[in-house]
Amino acid sequence: TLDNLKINQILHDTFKHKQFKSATQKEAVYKVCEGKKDVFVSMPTGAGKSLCYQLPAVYFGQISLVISPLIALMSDQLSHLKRLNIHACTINSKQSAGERNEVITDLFHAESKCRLLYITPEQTATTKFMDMVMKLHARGKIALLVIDEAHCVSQWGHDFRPDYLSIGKLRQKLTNVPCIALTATATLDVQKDIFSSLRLPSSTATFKTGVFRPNLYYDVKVKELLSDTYLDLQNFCQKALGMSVTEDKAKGSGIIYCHKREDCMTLSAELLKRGIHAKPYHAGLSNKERESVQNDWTLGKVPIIVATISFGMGVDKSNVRFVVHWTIPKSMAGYYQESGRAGRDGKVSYCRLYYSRVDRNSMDFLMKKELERKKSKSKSETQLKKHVNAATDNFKSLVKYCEGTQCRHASIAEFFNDVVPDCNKQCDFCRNPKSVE
Ligand SMILES: Nc1ncnc2c1ncn2[C@@H]1O[C@H](COP(=O)(O)OP(=O)(O)OP(=O)(O)O)[C@@H](O)[C@H]1O
Repeated sequence: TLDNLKINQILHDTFKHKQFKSATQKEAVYKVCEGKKDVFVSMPTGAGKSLCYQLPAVYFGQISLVISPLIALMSDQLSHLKRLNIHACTINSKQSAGERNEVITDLFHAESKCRLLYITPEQTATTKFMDMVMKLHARGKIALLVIDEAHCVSQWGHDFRPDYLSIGKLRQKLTNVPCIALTATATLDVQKDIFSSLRLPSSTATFKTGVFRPNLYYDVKVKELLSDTYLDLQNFCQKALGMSVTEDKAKGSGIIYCHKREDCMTLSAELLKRGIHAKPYHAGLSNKERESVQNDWTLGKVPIIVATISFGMGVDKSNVRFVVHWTIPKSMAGYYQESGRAGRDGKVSYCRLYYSRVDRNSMDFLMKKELERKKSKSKSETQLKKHVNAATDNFKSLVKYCEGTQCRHASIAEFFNDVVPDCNKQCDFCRNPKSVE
């Protein structure tokens, strides 16, 4: 039987939350704590998915194994848990042998306080790691298997990671250990792939909330129709950050995504020239420089970061007031995820995409070249075909979103096979249908 009191206590005392963020979050947490069934959670960015496995991990008092796609993402989670005094650790390829041995010794210790063990999917393919996990399992120490960012198992997803395919095997070996798979971006195709790849039975408890984020205002600006794109961007940033001529202090922060490094530099310089503090972030900077820019942005010292998409995975800043895409991204699913970094605190925030057919054509060209390259490396013809079709469809949906003449929120919902919402004029089309050509 479930110990409701204990669950509430952990929510308040350990996680410092007054209540659950939503009914779905609460139901998912309770179902996972029951420990009987596999669970699938699909909730949009910022809905509080992490709590759905972190609270149960504390509740179980054993080790929960968490598979997460990126070391950077794990580090953020680990420092967050550390602040809450929850003992969590990681085994990954970047560690020294000494560090790793320390972690392993602790895991086998009778008094081990480790509640969450974060690993990358590559680990599950190594015999050494698997042997260790099986030993822990034989001692009954593993309470839960968590698969974060589960859409990475799918060729249909925008973030396919071949290593995720080996998780199915791990799962089969962990007999009687329940599994929870979480994602923010699951179309029906992706969901099907997650279920089959992770071998989730049809009895899996599914918790899904729609993709509609009522506090996000979406719009598209056609670059060719603007007389001065920089001025348009300047006005947009000032408005979204509540800046006026007399009061230039920004309220909250913003992210501007560019495809190219040069654009990151140009745009941040243009904004600076216009009195708006912005810093570039891209792969051409040293690790130290990137870290310092990210820190300044996180602490609110610099309100705007102008970045390539290498920035953002795992960013948990609640007061991001806008996300701009200066160039069209590769996919609808990717756009939804990136723009969704706005407004995690539930307050009105803005997502703008600057569209141009020239950008569209060059992105189309780049994607075709990338797919050609994959073709020459690929072993399986059918897998490749699936991947190419998925990537092409995903991009086409985004072009349709930009060029389309319907509610932006409806386009997003349709892409994710979700119920079409009434966006309550939270997009340029619904606010003024005539202005959208
Ligand atoms: N019950 C709650 N009450 C208040 N805040 C909460 C609650 N649950 C989670 N949060 C906060 O909501 C924010 C988003 O949570 P989380 O990072 O888990 O989102 P997510 O759904 O995993 O998003 P992403 O798709 O980006 O990973 C975090 O700052 C978290 O601390």
